[in-house]
Amino acid sequence: MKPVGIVKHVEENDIIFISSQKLKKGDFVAYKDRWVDSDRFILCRVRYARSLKEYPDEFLMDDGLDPKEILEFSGMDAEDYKKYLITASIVGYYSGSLKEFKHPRTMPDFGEPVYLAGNEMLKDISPVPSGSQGSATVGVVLGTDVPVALSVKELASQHLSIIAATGSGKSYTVGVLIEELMKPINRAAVLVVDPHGEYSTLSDIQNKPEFSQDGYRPTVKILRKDNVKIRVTELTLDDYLGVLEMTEKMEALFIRAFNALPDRSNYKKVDLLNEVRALRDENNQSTIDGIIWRFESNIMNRPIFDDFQHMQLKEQFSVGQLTILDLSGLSQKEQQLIVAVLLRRLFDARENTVNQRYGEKDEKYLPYPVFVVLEEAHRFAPQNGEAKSKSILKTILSEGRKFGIGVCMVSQRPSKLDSDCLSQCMSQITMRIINPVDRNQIGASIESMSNDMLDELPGLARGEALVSGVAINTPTIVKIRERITKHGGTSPDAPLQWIEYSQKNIASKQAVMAQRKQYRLF
Ligand SMILES: Nc1ncnc2c1ncn2[C@@H]1O[C@H](COP(=O)(O)OP(=O)(O)OP(=O)(O)O)[C@@H](O)[C@H]1O
Repeated sequence: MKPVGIVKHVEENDIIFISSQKLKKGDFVAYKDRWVDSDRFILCRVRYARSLKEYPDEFLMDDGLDPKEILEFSGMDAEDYKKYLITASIVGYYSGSLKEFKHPRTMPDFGEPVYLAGNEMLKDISPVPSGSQGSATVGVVLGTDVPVALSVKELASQHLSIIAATGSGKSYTVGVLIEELMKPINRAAVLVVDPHGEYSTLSDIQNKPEFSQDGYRPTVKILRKDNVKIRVTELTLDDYLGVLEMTEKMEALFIRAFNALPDRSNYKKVDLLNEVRALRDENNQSTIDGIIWRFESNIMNRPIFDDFQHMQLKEQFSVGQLTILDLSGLSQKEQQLIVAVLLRRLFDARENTVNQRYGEKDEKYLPYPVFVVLEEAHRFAPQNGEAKSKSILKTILSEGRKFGIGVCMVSQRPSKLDSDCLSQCMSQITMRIINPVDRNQIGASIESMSNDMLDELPGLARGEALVSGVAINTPTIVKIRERITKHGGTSPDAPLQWIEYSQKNIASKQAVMAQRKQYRLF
């Protein structure tokens, strides 16, 4: 192996070396730990590179002259100015027994050669072999063809965040991850909360040969707003208060009506309405009318609230099934309420199944782990303000691990996403983020995100992601792989559509004119 540079000095956890190659942030290099084991390479990650030797100021005074030409003219050696001082932080050596990178106890001597990390070394970045059971191969180490396979076990138990500025490839990456989860090597039970209805193209998963093997073939179920049902008995008093948006006086009366229900696990919408009516007296006529009006327009006449039906958990969560909960067309409040009820029921089912309180015959028995992808997560757990879904989401993020509920929070506005929720996601796929407020929130919420890593975020290209956390052995910039299924979130090509529309208009006008001309001729 040919060296790419030579160590100049070392500092805390960094090696600083001189190289004639301009390495990029995030590239991997290595030196030999010959003091302990001459065959052992220590992996390092490039933090930054700068020119070693500066041009004399006089060479730069006239912007009409090329300093390189002045250099040649002065008889100086141009090669001296093509060297770089590169700082790289030490990742460590891979311990096969511990299955992680360990920090070496010695730093390299000055003058030690530094090499480009080879494919053999880079494969240790993945905690599981690509294509093996429990792996999710989301792409390759940037600038190489070495696959990056994440540990699905860690993703599904310790949660994941996918954060990116709009248009950086966030939903494309979610699609790649879901494809990996639905492959025969994982056969996951996945539900995507899809507020914009952009994931339905994933239904192709059912027909592509990459996803079928030995009798296994995943199913994709799309639930649209007409199929979404919440049985009223699933609503808490707090849910009602959130939906009805009443005055204090109305709330006090409504709480009395709700508490007066003889059996809160078995009642109909009209029963609750009758309890409200029963409280009418000569002093509260208009307040009762106000409650009734709100109840009729927000609960009685809304098809999602039903007297008998609710979405069966086993229909939404099944092994080898991707359920797309398409909430487009519903208000934000309704979306939050649906997610709150769904997550409450899911937590109850998993907690009581794991603790053996629900058995096979129980309707709520759910005997396998599940993975929930929450698009637009800031809607469901906002940093400021209320959302019905926020508290159960917090419970699941902190306790879901014990009960096999994995959550993937997807957002383009991390500064609007609850920082506690974000900090509970132990793996991160972070794509281009330019907004400094968003970057600060990521830095404040994700303990393992160093300043160097934050600085890399604005420079990432579309489809490139910094992957970090427990599902990977060391933070790595990954080029996300191409989708197997079609991507559904493509932006419309406005000029193309305008031109097509205009050409159609012109053609039909010309046809009318030609017809008129023909009539005139006869
Ligand atoms: N890894 C990739 N390989 C190839 N194309 C990609 C990749 N990632 C993203 N793209 C393309 O970039 C475009 C934007 O990606 P995507 O729709 O995922 O962005 P987004 O971050 O989800 O944006 P928004 O927040 O607006 O939904 C898409 O047209 C997609 O085809």
